[in-house]
Amino acid sequence: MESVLKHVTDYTINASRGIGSARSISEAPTAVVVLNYRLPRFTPLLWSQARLRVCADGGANRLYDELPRLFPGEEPEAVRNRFKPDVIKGDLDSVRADVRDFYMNLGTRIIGEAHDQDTTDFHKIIRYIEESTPELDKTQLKVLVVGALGGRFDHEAGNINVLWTFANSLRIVLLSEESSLTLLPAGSTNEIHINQTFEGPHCGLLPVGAPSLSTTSTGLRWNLDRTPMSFGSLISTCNIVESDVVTVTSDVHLLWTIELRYDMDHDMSQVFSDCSRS
Ligand SMILES: Nc1ncnc2c1ncn2[C@@H]1O[C@H](COP(=O)(O)OP(=O)(O)OP(=O)(O)O)[C@@H](O)[C@H]1O
Ligand SMILES: Cc1ncc(C[n+]2csc(CCO)c2C)c(N)n1
Repeated sequence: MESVLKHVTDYTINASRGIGSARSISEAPTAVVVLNYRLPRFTPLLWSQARLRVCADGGANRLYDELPRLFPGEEPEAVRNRFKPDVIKGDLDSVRADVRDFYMNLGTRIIGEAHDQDTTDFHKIIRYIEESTPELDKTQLKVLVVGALGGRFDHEAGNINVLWTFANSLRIVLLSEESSLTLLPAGSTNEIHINQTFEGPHCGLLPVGAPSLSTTSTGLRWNLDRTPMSFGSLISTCNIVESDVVTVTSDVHLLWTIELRYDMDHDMSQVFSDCSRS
């Protein structure tokens, strides 16, 4: 199961963007952002490998409430002590006082930001990561976002919009237990490395921001060959991955999504132990 984490969301971007060649998640520095929706059971694995761990406001409640349930054999307090966020940030109108105080006592930085009516807490967190990450690290950093999908659709759409807002500066992957979403930048050939044990086969390529006049792919059952795509005509949903490497080239940024398959019978505490050894 450890290898899920090595490969989940492992995609590369043409060196012309300065992102570099293929790296597994175990090599690439990662930041984990916890949002305020149901957390995937692989959250502890992502957490253990991350350099930076941040909760967006009410995301801290999820961490506090849901992580102990993943380790039923352990004292909830012991689990919470082990998963200490570096930062809780946002307008702080959703994090409960007991949760805020608990993490404050552990040494988490709590950063309140004036409630503004135009950007979400998630947007603010990504801006914070962008501003606090040195330029060099930023080209390598992968921002993995849990609790991002499966809840309120306007929140999901806002979360997806953040991929576009920061398209030129950060690689961001939105995750639920069932799906992974990321933006494939326009104008270069994106190589997506897939671990078919844990990802796929179902996937999609969506021209969310603007219609595409020309998209070309390899490695899919239904490939595109300089094909136009737009909502209202063709979009690629329910496609199937047929290779360990998928390539996509398009004139517009595309949303790439692939299903995740999680081993339901796996003992999470074992997963965590395996992971900390890596
Ligand atoms: N149901 C949901 N589905 C998906 N994402 C969510 C959901 N609820 C919250 N989020 C994400 O988690 C972040 C933090 O959630 P929180 O509940 O603190 O925010 P909020 O008060 O609803 O809205 P905002 O973040 O805009 O102030 C949000 O900015 C949003 O990105
Ligand atoms: C056109 C438009 N639509 C909706 C909002 C509302 N809104 C967007 S983000 C946000 C923050 C939530 O905490 C709120 C209230 C807006 N400002 N502009």
